[in-house]
Amino acid sequence: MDAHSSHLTAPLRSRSSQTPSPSHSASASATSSIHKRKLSAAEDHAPPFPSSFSDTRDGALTSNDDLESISARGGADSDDSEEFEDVVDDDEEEYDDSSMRNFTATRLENNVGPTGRNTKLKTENPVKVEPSEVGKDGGPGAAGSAAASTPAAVPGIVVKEDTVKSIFTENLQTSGAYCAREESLKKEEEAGKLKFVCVSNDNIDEHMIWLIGLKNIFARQLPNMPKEYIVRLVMDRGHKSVMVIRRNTVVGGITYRPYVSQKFGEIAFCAITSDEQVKGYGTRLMNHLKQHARDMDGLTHFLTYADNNAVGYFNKQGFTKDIFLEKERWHGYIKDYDGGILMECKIDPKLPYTDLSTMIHHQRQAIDEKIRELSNCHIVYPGIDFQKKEAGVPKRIFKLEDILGLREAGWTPDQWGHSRFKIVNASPDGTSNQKLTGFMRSILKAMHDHVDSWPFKEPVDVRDVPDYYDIIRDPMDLKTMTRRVESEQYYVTLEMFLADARRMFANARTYNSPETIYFKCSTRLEAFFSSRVQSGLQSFVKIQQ
Ligand SMILES: CC(=O)SCCNC(=O)CCNC(=O)[C@H](O)C(C)(C)COP(=O)(O)OP(=O)(O)OC[C@H]1O[C@@H](n2cnc3c(N)ncnc32)[C@H](O)[C@@H]1OP(=O)(O)O
Repeated sequence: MDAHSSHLTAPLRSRSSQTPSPSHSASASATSSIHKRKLSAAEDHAPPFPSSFSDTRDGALTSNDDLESISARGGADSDDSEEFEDVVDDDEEEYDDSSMRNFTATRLENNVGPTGRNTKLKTENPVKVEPSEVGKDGGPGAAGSAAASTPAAVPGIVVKEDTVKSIFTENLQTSGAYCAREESLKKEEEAGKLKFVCVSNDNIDEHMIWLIGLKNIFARQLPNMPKEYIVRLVMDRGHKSVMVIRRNTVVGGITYRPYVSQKFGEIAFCAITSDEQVKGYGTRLMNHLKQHARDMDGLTHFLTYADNNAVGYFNKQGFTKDIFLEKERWHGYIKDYDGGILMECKIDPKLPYTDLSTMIHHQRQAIDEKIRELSNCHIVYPGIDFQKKEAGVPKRIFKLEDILGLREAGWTPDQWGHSRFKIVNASPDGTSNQKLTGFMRSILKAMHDHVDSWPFKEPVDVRDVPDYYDIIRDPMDLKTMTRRVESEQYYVTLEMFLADARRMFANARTYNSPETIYFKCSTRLEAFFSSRVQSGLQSFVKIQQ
């Protein structure tokens, strides 16, 4: 109960990213929230909590008798908190042996025992107490065990190395950012440069140093949380911390409390040091946490009150705002808070969380093989020698059926020149092509003769308009269209002709502003063009429904 209630008497849960990830800095600063615990009726009489710990931290601490009592009882602890302030810069942590010893000697085990405050809270706001089995995991009994003296190696799945190698070398480039990041961190782990450990306050110096490092990161990254509260939970033996350690330095971590009897865990704090954020550590950390919590604690769910600006991160880790876990399993075990958003994540019973990239590679490979069975899209044929003359007209005519792969892709000769427009009274001897050419030629001539056609008669000269081709990537003009018509090869369908004309008009209105003569000419000429096409369509070609 001691540790449990110490958590539950949290005066305030408030997190915000002081140094948010670069990609989210704007939204983070805009949405940094203040969480305020819902007060029970009895607590309404307590001194009001300050609106922000970051602004009024001293006030906040003195307004909370629980934290006050911790400071008072654990004088050395609060001193330590001051000492820790010196090393709170998580990028330049230097650990002082003497402060470490000092801290070890005055750990919070003396401070989180039952107090009047805890008892009061229990009656005011009844909280379910876990059966004694929790001690197996997080209680002091577990702390001195052999398992506790070694950081729990977070289990992963065994994958055949040769298989992985071939899959990775083949697919790594196309495997997406998630897999690439996970895979690169996994390689660092295999090379011994990085490790993920799960420790709790077990009196082992190295673990204590790591826990202090983690506490410093939390203090920096969650500036609205009182440092004493962070210390209390991180050092509480009912809590565990999964940490990223690189070159024996803590990069970040997650502190959680496993409610073993209820099979869920509550994530209390989660942070990565500022200059290592958005590099995939947070994801890998969460994956290690899930695997550890499932395999070592027997948990099936995680709950957390996520800070507003961290909801996106938790979403990407599979957390939802919808809580599916039966209320009786968690209600009363964790506190209600205003401001933070309660989120839940179901831990999959089978997923190889620390080896998801391998699994995804296998899945990709299986899908790829299936696609190959069903289609030929993986076959790459040699390209065609398609040299163009001016206006994009091909230099030499070649038969479509000679294009390798076209028939294999399902093309049949009757699809050639497929158009909605059919020439009226066309005979199969090729006169329809001549009729189409004649139709297009007459429309082009009418446009040439139009008073507004002068800006479109020639391609735009880059010497006159130097930036034109930076803006207009697909230029078009009447001269080019004429060449295409006269080649009698280019416009296989009327749609191709209409598309070129529309592009020419659209380009003019893209580059030029509405008040310019070019813009106006374009609009008028297009109206003329449309009316000519419409009248031609009625007498010359018919539209196939
Ligand atoms: C219960 C609580 O503790 S709530 C408070 C959470 N902690 C904080 O807000 C402290 C400051 N922030 C941090 O310490 C870190 O940014 C963390 C822990 C939130 C995320 O760790 P990172 O190492 O940055 O995460 P990682 O690099 O694995 O990113 C995973 C994905 O989440 C996204 N992401 C990371 N942080 C955030 C965020 N704050 N908001 C939205 N998306 C985010 C990343 O862009 C990435 O997306 P992608 O996979 O589409 O590219």
